[in-house]
This record gives sequence, C-alpha cells and structure tokens, in this order.
Amino acid sequence: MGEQSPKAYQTRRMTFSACHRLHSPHLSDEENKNIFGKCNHINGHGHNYIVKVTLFGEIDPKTGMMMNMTELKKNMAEAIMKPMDHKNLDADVEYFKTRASTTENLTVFIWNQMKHVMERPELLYEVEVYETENNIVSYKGE
Ligand SMILES: Nc1nc2c(c(=O)[nH]1)N=C([C@H](O)[C@H](O)COP(=O)(O)OP(=O)(O)OP(=O)(O)O)CN2
Ligand SMILES: [Zn+2]
Repeated sequence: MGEQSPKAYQTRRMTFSACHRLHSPHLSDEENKNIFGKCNHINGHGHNYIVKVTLFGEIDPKTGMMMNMTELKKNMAEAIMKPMDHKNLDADVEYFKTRASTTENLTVFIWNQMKHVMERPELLYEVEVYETENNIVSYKGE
C-alpha cells in the first residue's frame, strides 16, 4: 500500500470594504434599536473587513501543493470581492435582505459562496471574518 501524503492547512487572507446597518427584518424597529444600539443607526457605517479562508487536505506529492494559491485568490475574488467589495451589504446582497448583516451571518455567506465556486469544495476547512481588529467570527460549516 502506498504512503499517505502529509496533510496541511493552507490559508489566504484578503480585505474588502463595505457598509451596513445591523437591522433584522424579523424584529420590530424598537427591538432592533434595543438590540443593536448604535449599529442600528439608519445612516449605517463601514468596515474594512479581513477574511481568512483556510483549506485542509493532502499535499500533492507531484506538485507540492494542496491547491494553487493563485486559483484560491481567483475563487475568493469571485465569491467575496465581487458581491461585497465597496457595496452596501443590506441593499446590494440578496442574502442580507432576509437576515441581519452580522459578522456571524457574513461568515456563513462566505462559506456558502466558497463551496459554490471551488473546484474541490471538500478542501474548505474554515472561514474567519474580522469585522474590526477586535471582533472576529469563524465558521467551519457546522
Ligand atoms: N455578535 C455580534 N455583535 C456585533 C456585531 C456582529 O456582527 N456580531 N456587529 C456590530 C457592529 O457592526 C459594529 O460595527 C461593531 O461594533 P463595536 O464592537 O462597538 O466596534 P467598534 O466600532 O467600537 O470597534 P472596535 O475596534 O471593535 O472596538 C456590533 N455587535
Ligand atoms: Zn458594523
């Protein structure tokens, strides 16, 4: 039986800018105000989001790669930059018309987008989103 290739984690980081307002269509205006406070302000506010996408899998013994980083960059541009960079998340992204644009929901949205564009979606291990340098959410598809 042949030897199993070593497994590794591979991460690519990118940033995008977007504006949003925390507001849930499932809550009344008063509930939204009480729960989200300043982040519910009608004028919204912006973030320079940092996203880290991590893959986990075998290193191909012939290429020395799990996945070409250049390909991963293209996938992330398609899945993340295209729908969200310099956009109003609540108005421009269909997904956030029915749910609040929290970092939690953003992480799940990015996970789903990546699964859709990747040639080998089984490699996707984790998506991390930094809304600010202090507010970070990660998701592993659970
Ligand atoms: N569970 C969550 N809580 C909050 C979220 C979220 O996505 N998930 N988001 C926000 C706001 O969008 C807000 O922009 C962040 O607010 P805040 O923590 O007050 O951050 P600051 O702008 O003060 O910047 P820091 O550098 O993080 O202090 C609120 N809550
Ligand atoms: Zn915010």
